[in-house]
Order: sequence, then C-alpha cells, then structure tokens
Amino acid sequence: PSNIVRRSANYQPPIWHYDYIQSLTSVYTGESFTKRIDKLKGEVRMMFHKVIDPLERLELIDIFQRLGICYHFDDEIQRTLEGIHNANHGGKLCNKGNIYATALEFRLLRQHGYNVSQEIFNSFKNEMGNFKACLCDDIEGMLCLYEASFHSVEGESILEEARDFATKQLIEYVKQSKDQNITARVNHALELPLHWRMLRLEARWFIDVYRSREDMNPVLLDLAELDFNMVQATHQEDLKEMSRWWKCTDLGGKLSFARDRLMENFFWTVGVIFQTQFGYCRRMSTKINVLITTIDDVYDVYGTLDELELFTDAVERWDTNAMDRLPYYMKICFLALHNSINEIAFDTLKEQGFHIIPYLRKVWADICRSYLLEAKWYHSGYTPSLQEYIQNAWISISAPVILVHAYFLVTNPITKEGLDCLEEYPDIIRWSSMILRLADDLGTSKDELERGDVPKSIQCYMNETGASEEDAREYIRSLISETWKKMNKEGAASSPFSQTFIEIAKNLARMAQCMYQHGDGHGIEDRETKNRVLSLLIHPIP
Ligand SMILES: CC1(C)[C@@H]2CC[C@@]1(C)[C@@H](OP(=O)([O-])OP(=O)([O-])[O-])C2
Ligand SMILES: [Mg+2]
Ligand SMILES: [Mg+2]
Ligand SMILES: [Mg+2]
Ligand SMILES: [Mg+2]
Ligand SMILES: [Mg+2]
Repeated sequence: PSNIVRRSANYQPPIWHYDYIQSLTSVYTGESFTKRIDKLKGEVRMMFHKVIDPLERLELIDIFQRLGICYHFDDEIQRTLEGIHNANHGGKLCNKGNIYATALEFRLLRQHGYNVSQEIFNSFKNEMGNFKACLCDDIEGMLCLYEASFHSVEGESILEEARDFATKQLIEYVKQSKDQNITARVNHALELPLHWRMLRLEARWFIDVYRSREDMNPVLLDLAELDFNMVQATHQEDLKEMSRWWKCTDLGGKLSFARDRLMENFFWTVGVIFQTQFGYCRRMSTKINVLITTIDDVYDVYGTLDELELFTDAVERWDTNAMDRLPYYMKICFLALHNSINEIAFDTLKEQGFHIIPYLRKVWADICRSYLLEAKWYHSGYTPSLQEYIQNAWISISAPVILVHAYFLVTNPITKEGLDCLEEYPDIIRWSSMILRLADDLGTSKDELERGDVPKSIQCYMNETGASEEDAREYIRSLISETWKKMNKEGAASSPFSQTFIEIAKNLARMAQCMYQHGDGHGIEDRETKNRVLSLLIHPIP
C-alpha cells in the first residue's frame, strides 16, 4: 500500500569504496618477513631472560603489552608473574613503600587472573585512612595507581579511593603542564584507562611514544613495528575478502535505507580479535555485523509494524517457507541471513561434528523479538523505565548474537559443558553487552531520536528521575564503570570458556567505548573512525 510512511535515517553512502579497498596491498607478507620477525623474537626473548630484577621484568611485560607484542611471549610472562605471585605468598612484598612498583605489580597480576588483595595499598595511607599527599610527587606512581584501580571488582573501596586520589593528582599535573611527554601520557590515561582501550589502537599509539623514550630498545621497537605491519597485512586480506562478499550480496544496494558500513563492521572485528590466526572469526563476524546493522535498520527505520511482525515470525521459524508473506526487501534480507548463518553452521558441522543451528537461530530470534518490542514501544509512544528498557536493550544491542557466534568461531574443540552454558546467556556476555549498549546509547541516541527511534537509556533515565541530560549521561557513564567491575570478576579460572573467548567479550566492550568515544563512530565515518581505520588498516608504520 502506497500510504506507508517510512522514516529515513539519511545515512551517507560509504566513504570506503569497493575499488579502493580491493586496491590495498602490503609488502609485509611472505617468507622473508617471517624469518625476520622470528629472529627479532629470539633476540627479545634472550633480552627478557637476562633481566633479573623483578620490577624491571614487570616493566618489560608492561611494555610488551602496550606495544601489542605480548602474545609472542605468553609463556615468559606467565612464568614471571607466577614466580612473583608465589614470592609474595611468603608475605614479603618486593616493592614495599614504592607506589609505582606496587601498583604495577598489582595491575599485571590482576590482569592475568591472580586475585591480589587491594589491602596492599593500605601501606600508602596515613593514620586518617587517606592516601598520603606526598605520593602525588611521583607522577609515574600516580599513573600506575590510576591504571591499577580499573582492575577492581565490586566492593573494593580502597581501589575506589585510589582511582579518585590518582585522578585528582593527574588532573592537577596536567594543569601545571610541566613535561609535555608526560602530560600527553597523562591526558591519554584520563581520556580512557588502559584496561578499557582497544588493543590495536593502543599499540599503534604506544609504538610512537616508545620510539621517543631515551631508554628505547631498538630491537624491541623493530619487533613491535614489524609485527604491527605484518598483522595489518593479514587484516587487509580479511577485509578485501569480506568486501567482495558484501558487494556480491548487493544488500547495500537492495536495502539502500540501511547503513552500508562494511569497513566499520570489519573494523569492529579487529578490535574484538586481532591475532592473525583468527582470520576466519574476523571474516564471519564481519558478516554477522553487517547483517545486524542491516536488520537493526529494518526495525529502527524502515519496516512497518505489520512487516516487522512477519519478519520476526520468519526468523523464529527459521524456515524459508515463511518467506512467502514477506515483502521483497525482507525476503532478500531474510535469505541473506539464513544462507550466511547456515553456512557457518555447516562449517562447524563439517569441522567438529556439532549441529549448532539451534543455538544460532535462538540468538537471532531473541534479538528480533527485542527489536520488535522496541518498535512497538516507539510506535505507541511508550517510554519504559530504565530497568525495563535495559532488560530488553542488552539483547537488542546485538552483543549476545556477536558473542555466541564468536564462541563457535574460535572454540575448537567445542564442549558439551560450553554448549550447556550457552543455553542461558552467561554473565560474561551480559556484562559485555551492557557496556556495548550503554556506550552505543551515549554515542548514537541523539541522532536516533532526531530521526525517530525508541527512547534510549539516557532518555529513559531522564523521564524516570527528571534528571538533566548531562546528569543522565554521567549516570550512564557510571553504569559502564560499575559493569566493568562485574566483568573483571569473570576470570577464566572458574569459567568453561577459553581465555580467548573471555578476552573477545572484554574486547567487544573496549571496542564499543573506542567507537563511541567521540560520538557515533559507527554511523559517522569521516571523523575519528576514518583516522583510526587509516592508521590500523591502511598505512603501515614507516
Ligand atoms: C554493531 C552495532 C553495535 C549494532 C549494529 C550496528 C551497531 C553500531 C549498533 O547500531 P545502533 O543503531 O546504534 O543500535 P541500536 O541503538 O539501534 O540498538 C548496533
Ligand atoms: Mg545504504
Ligand atoms: Mg539502530
Ligand atoms: Mg535498534
Ligand atoms: Mg544506537
Ligand atoms: Mg622504522
């Protein structure tokens, strides 16, 4: 019927054109570079073993991590931290009285799953229970204390105080702006703590910082630069392959009301899992992301309620016979979804003998039902309470879809135990999803509401409490911080999921905070996200 009024989001066409993407090449491929990087890894490994002092070792581990090359030295790092942890068990602290060393040790041990007590910071407090004022003269120590405090779990008040104390000192330091290198590092930390940062972006940034340090080790710098460029070369091949697939579907053309963001949807996968051996996961996750982006716009922008009911029913039935009643644009969308997901299920059935379609169709039915509820709220002008909104929106933000697929894309062997844990969404997925949702609302809700969309967390909170928009945004940011404490508790130790999968869930949250750091980094392509894509995927380090 022609009297249907359809909204438009007025999305701009993609700035990354197909021919440009296909033209990308990198010299950093082939046997010669593999030989070169193996030699450099050997030299760095020997250098690491020559370092005896525990603090120096910790500092080197921290540098490996920030340079993005720690994954080459997992064994050395694990053994070193195990040794330090056991030494501490004897009760003696190897860094008594030194806030920098204590905070560094605390952060690295917590990060690697050791449950170090926050009490070790008590020795830095005065008789009134406050952190000693003299500590603020040690700016490296303040930076370290700040970064360490983001590894807290719920109820750790000493770490809360540490974060507030260190933040205050860091802000004070910037005001006096003494040393511009340190000021740059302090501002970087205040912008986003290390624990919340997207790994590849942090590596790219820190390689430049490390290069200008007077204690820079040229072998280590060479390894970091070469590794970055070789990883980039692999990512470019993944990107080009998915760009060919996306063009072949012509979904960008057929569903022109939806976001056409192949590059950004690939970029998300680089934030989620960058190591070269997980190319299949990046490629399939790109398909998942573009399908989510498109279907999200079917529900948010284009579909009428009647049509959305039909589409939701078709996904729930997961049956091509349900396509007959769908309008053409939904037929195309449904069949692209059905084909892509069944193909992933075929790969798993062939490789591992597990029939996973029941798991995959469930998460797609869940998200479409959550989309439909939001559409009904929008069309009826209903504003839910924040609680009611979030109950549905941690599903509609798509993290459960992304993460359940990622589980199958990186887990070999898949275990019965792991599958059982996927029956109900595990907490690690819930916390990652909460952060993605809250960060997304902070970044996208302004434009969404202008074009017409369901009220988002900020608006629900304002409606419920009468708070101003700024106070509501502050509250949503505090929820992100609180959710990270829950996520920090989800160590790999007590979990049926691999460390790889736990990191994927954390990286999705990190990617969300990165993407929405300066507004809608997904929808608006030509600002920070463009520069980030250029530095991570296009330009090698010279
Ligand atoms: C990858 C994503 C996080 C997922 C699909 C595109 C996104 C950037 C976001 O899109 P958005 O329209 O903001 O989601 P929602 O607010 O409509 O749920 C939801
Ligand atoms: Mg389009
Ligand atoms: Mg949307
Ligand atoms: Mg939506
Ligand atoms: Mg949004
Ligand atoms: Mg160089």
